[in-house]
Amino acid sequence: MLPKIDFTTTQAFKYLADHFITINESSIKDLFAKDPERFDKFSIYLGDILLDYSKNRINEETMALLIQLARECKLKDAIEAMFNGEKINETEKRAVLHTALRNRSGKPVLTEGKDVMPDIQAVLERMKDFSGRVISGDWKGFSGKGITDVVNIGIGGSDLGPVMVTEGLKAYKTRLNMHFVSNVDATQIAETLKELDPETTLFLIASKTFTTQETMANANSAKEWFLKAGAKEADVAKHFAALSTNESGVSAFGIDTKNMFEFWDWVGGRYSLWSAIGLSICLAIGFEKFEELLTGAYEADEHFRNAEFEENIPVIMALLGIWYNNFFEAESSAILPYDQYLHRFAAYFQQGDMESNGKYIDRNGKRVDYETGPIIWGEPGTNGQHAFYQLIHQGTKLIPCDFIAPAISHNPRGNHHQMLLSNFFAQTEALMNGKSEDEVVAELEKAGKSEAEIKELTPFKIFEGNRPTNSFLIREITPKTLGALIALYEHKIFVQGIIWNIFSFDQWGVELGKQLANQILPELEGDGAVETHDSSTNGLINQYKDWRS
Ligand SMILES: O=P(O)(O)OC[C@H]1O[C@](O)(CO)[C@@H](O)[C@@H]1O
Repeated sequence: MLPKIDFTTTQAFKYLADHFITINESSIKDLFAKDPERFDKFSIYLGDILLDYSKNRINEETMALLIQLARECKLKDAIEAMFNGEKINETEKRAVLHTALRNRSGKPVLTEGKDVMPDIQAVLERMKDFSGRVISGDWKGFSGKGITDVVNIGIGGSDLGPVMVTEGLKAYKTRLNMHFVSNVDATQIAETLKELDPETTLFLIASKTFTTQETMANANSAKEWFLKAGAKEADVAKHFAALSTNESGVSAFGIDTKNMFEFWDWVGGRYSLWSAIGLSICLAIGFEKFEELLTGAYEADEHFRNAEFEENIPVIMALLGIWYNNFFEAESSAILPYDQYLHRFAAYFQQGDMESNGKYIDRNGKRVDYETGPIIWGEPGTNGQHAFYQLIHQGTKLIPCDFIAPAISHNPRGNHHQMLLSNFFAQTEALMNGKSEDEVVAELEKAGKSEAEIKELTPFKIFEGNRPTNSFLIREITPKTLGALIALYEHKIFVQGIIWNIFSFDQWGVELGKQLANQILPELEGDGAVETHDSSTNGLINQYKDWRS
């Protein structure tokens, strides 16, 4: 059982509310001027990952109080409850053990008295064997040709993780071409299939439940396309595999369960890339590299479980997020990777974070009277700079940002990487320091502007600064560092959920729309006018019916 404490009633929260007044009056720039040790004090290494969180609106007292908050909310007990396989996903009565999937310690992990490691190991062995055979060309399609293309059909957690990692680690690509189909909009599967040859294509149907409407519709369309190309039902076994917890659903679809890669109900969809859902990753980069990804995540797990809160990256990230969310009233948080390969990282954690912590009912079943999960968004630098950074620099909203960049590029070319990183360093510095009136005036004088022009332009060119950032500098994006980085973010989400006193591992909020869509689907058949909804929904449905005919 998780603790069920309202964090706004803790001593630490009260102290933080007072302390906020002082910090709100100071600037990060001044805090740096006062303390030459600031970078050393507020940065942490985990292997080849450096987190610099010194450019935040904090001092030592802030961090001490935030850590007191975590202690008062019994965070340590909650962490142990998760790693020990307790059923902390209480509304679904499930344990939360994605950490077991990457447990490299050789030690057992128990839930309900059963060690889950032998089953995990057995599936990993099968993933190794299968991916090895497909990559080597040993696995043949129905006409005797080897596989060239793999299509992962899944949505949400059964898509975003594999896409993000496959893209993130493209530098390690095997000979296989990877494709991902998630949207029920047929355009996506139609465009994907246009490029493919049924004789050399392998489909992975990735669905924890094997009931998800979008995935089932796409899987059926894929099968239809495959059979139309002259293949027989018996050939499906050579071209379709399932990644699921639902054996009967997989059989009913017509996939031989010997082509099923199993996982378990204690793996949350958005935490499942480490499970059989990662088969597309194994095919994309090879099993050895997939194991390195697991190892990186395992090292981050060990860090999270054992490091003191003061030196604990996910705990610090989470507490900083709470500081901005609940005291500065920041509504969103941006993730800005300065690495093109990580272009889906923010999208991945949009689900990871928002599906986990986008909740207004607390663990006591009561409506909260404080803010919970922020809006997560972001795009890779430097593209974001030319799109939305204006608002981050001079808008009225406070947007704490995470900058992420590798020191070593997989594609060294001229001085591209120096340019990229100079932008990363410059942005965090600019967001912190801003530009004062004196600096603006001096700059305009230097540019030869008249006094009148200087007066007119100055207000527009001032940057208040004092905008907080975290910087992750990573030696290189490798399977291991990426695995660790993902796990750090996962645990940040966990810590925030614990402190906000919400359940982070269910997702009831996505059900209502699904239910209604299922009710509306049959109403879209036939020509008769629909009158069962409000006037807006009826109006839209009936206009659709009118126009499509
Ligand atoms: O893997 P499944 O069962 O198809 O579910 C896909 C996704 O749908 C959700 O349940 C929410 O719509 C996610 O949590 C999940 O990742």
